[in-house]
Amino acid sequence: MTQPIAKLALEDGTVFTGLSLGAEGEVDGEVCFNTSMTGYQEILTDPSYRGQILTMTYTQIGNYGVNTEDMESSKTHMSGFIVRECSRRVSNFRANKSLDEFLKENNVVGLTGIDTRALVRRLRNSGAMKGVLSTIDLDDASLVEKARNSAGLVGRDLVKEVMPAEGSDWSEKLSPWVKMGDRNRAEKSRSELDLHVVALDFGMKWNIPRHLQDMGCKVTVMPGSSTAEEVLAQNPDAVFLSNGPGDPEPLVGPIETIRGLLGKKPIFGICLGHQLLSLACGAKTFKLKFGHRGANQPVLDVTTNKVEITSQNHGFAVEEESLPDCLEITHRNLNDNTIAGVQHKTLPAFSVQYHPEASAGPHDSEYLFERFRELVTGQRV
Ligand SMILES: NC(=O)CC[C@H](N)C(=O)O
Repeated sequence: MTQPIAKLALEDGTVFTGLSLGAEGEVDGEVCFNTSMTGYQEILTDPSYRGQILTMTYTQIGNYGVNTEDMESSKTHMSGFIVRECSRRVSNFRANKSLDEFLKENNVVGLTGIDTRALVRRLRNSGAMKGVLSTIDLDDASLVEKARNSAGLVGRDLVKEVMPAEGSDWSEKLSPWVKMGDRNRAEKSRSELDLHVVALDFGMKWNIPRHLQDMGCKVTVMPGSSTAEEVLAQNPDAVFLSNGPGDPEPLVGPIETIRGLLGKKPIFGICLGHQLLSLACGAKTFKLKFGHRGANQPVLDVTTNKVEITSQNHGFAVEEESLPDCLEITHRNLNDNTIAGVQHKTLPAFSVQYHPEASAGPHDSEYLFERFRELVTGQRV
């Protein structure tokens, strides 16, 4: 069977022609790139990619297939997925399907066989662009027009499309594979759940509550739209603010909620959670030229002067000039010096722009979960 043709058109008029991968159809989204060599399953199921068409810079993707365990949410949320070459042979004892099958099942329109290096150079030089990926309309001019007219990410609330409708009690454990790679890791696990954390879910990656549980937290997951009163009614020891898709500034409800929680409960935020905490404290966010997406982004912890290699996925960041007096910078991205972490000077609240839960990526930043635990236990009367 021959693979159908698929095309990617960018708003700047560039068209890439390749072969269809995964589902057939037509999608639009912001086109961005991720430099991770592995971890495509975790990336595909990270809800923060809602509204985006992602290209992997690594040339061959799919060789270890997809399994039932490495899921970061119940399904794929991104609009489209692009790889230079999708491995035709799957070789891993944990795999139960191929990447192509997984994309078809999840209705993700994919593209393969294009010069992804040329695409990434274009995004790197011009910045992230709106695009359309199609196996239906193969007319270049029509596709470019659709890309130009598509909604893009800025100003849209994408969280409401991915957050859970209702709350739930988290029960899934951290994978034994995580502990196997790190001999000291097993000793850090706590079986007694002696802290209660409410996790506000804006499109949360599952490895975060898995980590929280592993360090002794009973996690109650609540929709990101919950009010401060609803959160406080759970009587938690602390509140966690999750990652999530899109532009943080339109999320006025969650920002209001966080204002209502500040000073009442210790707070820890990751990625979108970091941006929302900063906005709640009075900072502004801005759109990065092409974002940070990969598993080897260097970050300096300015409180310890240690460098950690981190997993990242964000297109917006907190604007340094707008940082209010009540916040101080704790971490910096060493590639472009942008803010990678903040803490409140007087209240128990801190956040990072990157992903200490890794998945996929290095485990250097796992200490932040311990820092959260220490902050919470230190606050407990
Ligand atoms: N992973 C995330 O939480 C991403 C945050 C936000 N959507 C951004 O792109 O900057």
